[in-house]
Amino acid sequence: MKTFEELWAELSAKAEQRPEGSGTVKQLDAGVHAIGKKLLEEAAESWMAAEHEGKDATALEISQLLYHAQVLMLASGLTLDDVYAHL
Ligand SMILES: N=c1c2ncn([C@@H]3O[C@H](COP(=O)(O)OP(=O)(O)OP(=O)(O)O)[C@@H](O)[C@H]3O)c2ncn1[C@@H]1O[C@H](COP(=O)(O)O)[C@@H](O)[C@H]1O
Repeated sequence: MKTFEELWAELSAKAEQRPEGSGTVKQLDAGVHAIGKKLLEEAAESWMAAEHEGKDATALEISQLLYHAQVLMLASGLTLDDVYAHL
């Protein structure tokens, strides 16, 4: 189990070190347009899971939504504080 902040630290390190085999590096190389599409896809899957698939499936889809939101933040050059400033 990891927190939002722990995932952010992990993904930031991946973006900097670019380890081989990292899906995050692959996503970042695909660019903002492709990442945005994944984010929308996970948002739709979260919505459908919440309506039809129960709590476990919804939690899984929302975890993927949060992951892709963080990848989009990295691709956009944002920090956690940039986003937290609006909460
Ligand atoms: N939390 C996640 C995470 N959530 C979602 N995803 C990605 O998002 C996809 C979403 O799953 P779907 O079932 O919708 O995917 P799919 O359509 O079958 O897959 P694609 O063909 O679109 O990749 C997964 O296949 C992963 O590629 C994630 N990829 C990585 N992480 C975590 O990020 C960290 C770094 O990962 P790497 O960069 O791969 O080392 C690790 O701690 C991982 O656990």
